[in-house]
Amino acid sequence: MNTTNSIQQALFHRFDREQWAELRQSVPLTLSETELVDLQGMNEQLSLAEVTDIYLPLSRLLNLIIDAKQQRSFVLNQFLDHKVDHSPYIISISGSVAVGKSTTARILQTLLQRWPQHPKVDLVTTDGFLYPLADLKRKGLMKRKGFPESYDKKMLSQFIADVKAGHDEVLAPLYSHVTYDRRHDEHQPIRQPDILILEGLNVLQTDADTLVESRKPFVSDFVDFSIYVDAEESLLKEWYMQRFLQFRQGAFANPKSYFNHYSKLTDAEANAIAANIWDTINGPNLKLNILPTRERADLILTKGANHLMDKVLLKK
Ligand SMILES: Nc1ncnc2c1ncn2[C@@H]1O[C@H](COP(=O)(O)OP(=O)(O)OP(=O)(O)O)[C@@H](O)[C@H]1O
Ligand SMILES: CC(C)(CO)[C@@H](O)C(=O)NCCC(=O)O
Repeated sequence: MNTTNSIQQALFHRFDREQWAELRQSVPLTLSETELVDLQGMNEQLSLAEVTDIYLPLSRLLNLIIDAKQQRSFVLNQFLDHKVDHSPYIISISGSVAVGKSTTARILQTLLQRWPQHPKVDLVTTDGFLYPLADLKRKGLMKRKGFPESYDKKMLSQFIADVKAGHDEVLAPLYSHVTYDRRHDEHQPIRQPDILILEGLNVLQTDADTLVESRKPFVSDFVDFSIYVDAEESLLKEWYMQRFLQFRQGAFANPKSYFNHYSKLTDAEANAIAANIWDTINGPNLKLNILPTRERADLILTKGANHLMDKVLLKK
């Protein structure tokens, strides 16, 4: 057995797809027509089997865990004899570029808000916390987008601390995949949700490299449950390249797109560019900064070909 396997065996319960699907138990299979349309609108390739086998058991597990947390708050209220501030339950989702973090996050948002105990579920991506394009250019980080140094970590930890503190309204910055830059015209207001899902490749990272005296709380200090979406690098590169080709016909064709010049490429040229971006940016970032954080997660979802989940690891 290799080291990764033995570490995983020590830390996690392991389920194959069939074993995990059985844990759905009493969660109703039937989603309303609107919920189904919502889910499929997110991604037409998403199969109903994936929702029922993988995401419904996960939604059941999270509901039980959140319920326990809400009971703990109730006990604390009684003990302290006053109401503690409304503090949202925070779920993080991390993993490589193109693994499907935002798709997973949106499926979970839809499923979790069906439970009466936590109807308001907000979703924030850490893309908005990338430094604005002008700053990245000035700092020479244009080929390091997605690396730890390309994010405003101070802004991100302040944001998550303010949400956790139960502030009435906290503003999240938004990112545009069209202009490849932070949006200067609009923010996302977060107003005391029951659950906040925070999605991004950096959410399990720590500041361990900095001097001990200057270490600040990390995002993970505020997170109640963390999920890592995993897949072999060969699949990730393939999904990244497929999406790049789709963008070329969609977002890149927009004259405002930072990558408008890509829309005129032939398939072969586009494939070569996408492969190069993977090999020089997203692949190295995965190996250096993302994969090493995997075993910190409470749950690891592993995908095989066609985005089908084939293994689930749940922290003991
Ligand atoms: N469950 C799924 N079934 C089928 N296709 C999927 C699934 N999840 C994601 N995809 C496809 O994989 C690609 C990447 O998905 P997504 O944009 O969700 O990834 P991401 O991890 O959020 O990426 P990034 O870090 O670049 O924002 C997209 O083309 C998406 O359509
Ligand atoms: C915005 C990030 C960093 C993360 O979602 C990523 O999609 C990205 O832009 N990476 C840089 C290289 C690339 O264009 O894929």
